[in-house]
Amino acid sequence: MSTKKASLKDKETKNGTSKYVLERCASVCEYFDIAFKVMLLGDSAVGKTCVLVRFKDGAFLGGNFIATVGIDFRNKVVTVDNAKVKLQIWDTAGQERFRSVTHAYYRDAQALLLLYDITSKSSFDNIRAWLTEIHEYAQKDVVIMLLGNKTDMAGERVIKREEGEKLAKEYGVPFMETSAKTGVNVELAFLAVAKELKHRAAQQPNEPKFQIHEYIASEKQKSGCCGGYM
Ligand SMILES: Nc1nc2c(ncn2[C@@H]2O[C@H](COP(=O)(O)OP(=O)(O)OP(=O)(O)O)[C@@H](O)[C@H]2O)c(=O)[nH]1
Repeated sequence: MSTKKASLKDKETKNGTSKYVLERCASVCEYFDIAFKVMLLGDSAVGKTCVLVRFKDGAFLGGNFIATVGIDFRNKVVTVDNAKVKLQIWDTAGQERFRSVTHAYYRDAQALLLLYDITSKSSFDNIRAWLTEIHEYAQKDVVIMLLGNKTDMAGERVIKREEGEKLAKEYGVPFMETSAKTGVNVELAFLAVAKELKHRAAQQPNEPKFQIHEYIASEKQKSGCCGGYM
């Protein structure tokens, strides 16, 4: 048997099904109570794919930058208040030439994570244009969160945290700073969105409305960490 054949065989189970297929199936078929569609938006190279990979696999995609072509998605099931919440996360291409493709997907999204890169002024300046597009194409009650990514690159920072906070406040959306490289605040951002979506879905009128800001602040207090967002 050639080395190539042997390595392929290693990846098969006894009944011949590839482990890769089983793993993919397990991730698609994982049990969940409720599912939501979340989209990642923002200029090219702000780190959308890396943030998604960090959340999904706990890893950082370093090395050469390969721009997303069109749109891609990954699923992750998280637990919110004892319920299994499946997030179907759509990673869009930030490049202008794919904009018409991504517009078509806005309508179905229940939440949008809008990213800029704290080392790129243009990516921050373009946030207003992204918000205009969102208001044009997305659902009226879509959950929006603004993320300033790449906080690990402190030496190259050109956008102060306060500037991100101010812009977020102006548009009435929550804000966090993240790093796909170190993982800081990545899971917290997705969990906050999942919790808000689940809360909205439950629509229990007698319960006080879940506030995404309060959730993030309380989680941060629990972990004893004080930097990086809000
Ligand atoms: N230091 C650092 N680099 C990052 C971080 N996030 C992403 N990068 C790098 O930034 C580059 C772009 O990251 P991507 O995740 O591919 O960017 P994107 O927003 O998906 O880009 P498009 O697919 O073109 O829309 C890559 O070289 C990443 O390794 C981060 O948090 N810190």
